Amino acid sequence: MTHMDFDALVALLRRIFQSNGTSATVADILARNCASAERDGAMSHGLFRMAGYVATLRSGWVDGRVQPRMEEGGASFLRVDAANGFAQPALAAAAPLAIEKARATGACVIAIRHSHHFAALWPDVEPFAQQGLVAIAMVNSMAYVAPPGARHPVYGTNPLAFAAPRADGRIIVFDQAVSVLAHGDVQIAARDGHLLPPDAGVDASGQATRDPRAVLDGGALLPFGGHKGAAIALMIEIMAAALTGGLFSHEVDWSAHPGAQTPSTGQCLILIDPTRGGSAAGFANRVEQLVTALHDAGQERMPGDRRLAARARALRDGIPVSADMLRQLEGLIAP
Ligand SMILES: NC(=O)C1=CN([C@@H]2O[C@H](COP(=O)(O)OP(=O)(O)OC[C@H]3O[C@@H](n4cnc5c(N)ncnc54)[C@H](OP(=O)(O)O)[C@@H]3O)[C@@H](O)[C@H]2O)C=CC1
Ligand SMILES: O=C(O)C1=NCCCC1
Repeated sequence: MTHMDFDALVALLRRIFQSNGTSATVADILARNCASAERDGAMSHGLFRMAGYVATLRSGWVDGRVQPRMEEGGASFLRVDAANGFAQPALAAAAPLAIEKARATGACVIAIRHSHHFAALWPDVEPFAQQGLVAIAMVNSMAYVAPPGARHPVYGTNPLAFAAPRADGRIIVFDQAVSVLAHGDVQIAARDGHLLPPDAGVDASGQATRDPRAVLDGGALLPFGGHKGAAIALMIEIMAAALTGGLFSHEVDWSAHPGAQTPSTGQCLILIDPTRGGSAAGFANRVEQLVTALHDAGQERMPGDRRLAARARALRDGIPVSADMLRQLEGLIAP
């Protein structure tokens, strides 16, 4: 096991992306995103994903050089055609104008379509909260999740992330898949020989199983909270696909692109300027009062605490990378 400095890890990942055909800008955005996930302990969307990024690039399914196209959608609306590129560069291109619109009008919807999102969502929302805005992000993917009663999966694992400013410049963030666990964690469980939690998935015949391979081989993941999680998955399909102009998770067809691992789907972000609300005490102070009430009631861990603790550890000690992972990463650099 080595411990890598964040910048050194970013440089290695940047090299992998660029040697596999992305522009320098896209390589930098994706490398920072992926290294941040590993640094913050989001293993299902950190270095584990690099082989998939490369497979998707090499299959020709995603365009790593394309420029996202911004379309005026109205005073509080910004449409972005990611043009079959990655989602993060599309969001990076849209963010300055979206922030301007949110401040000018109170809110802004960012509707990104035809985009590939392979990553964790908290990096998509954190920067907005750090600039004083409330941000909600919704992303659909491919059909991995079967709602109660369905015979086959229809929804993606459809993550939902939320970020809001707290007092003293801090923020509160949660970021969660709609499935009991992310598909990436099922793949990691299969790789490492671990069982899934109960109620996480079903096998190809619809029987409950804790075997990750049975879920991956024709089975399905289940939404958290039964029909309640399924309703959130439904909302995310509608917001990330129907609203943006993207594909529904069940419509994705990459049969012409063997090896591709991300879908060309959509993502929707909603930015809100909380100073427009009605709180006399100030929004961030009210959020702080709620967090204090939760702590006083006995909730010790808030969403984001584990991630921030992992980040602090990594900044102090470096990011742990196994010798095997380092070999794999070096093997992904195209000649
Ligand atoms: N791009 C895509 O299509 C997809 C991406 N993903 C990504 O996968 C990642 C993992 O998702 P998922 O497995 O659902 O995430 P987790 O279940 O690990 O965590 C979900 C949220 O709950 C918080 N949390 C976890 N445990 C507790 C606890 N005991 N008390 C309080 N808060 C807690 C986490 O904070 P903390 O981070 O601090 O642990 C996090 O904000 C996400 O980043 C998601 O965006 C998932 C599906 C698809
Ligand atoms: O882990 C997941 O679930 C996913 N992550 C990236 C894209 C597809 C689904």
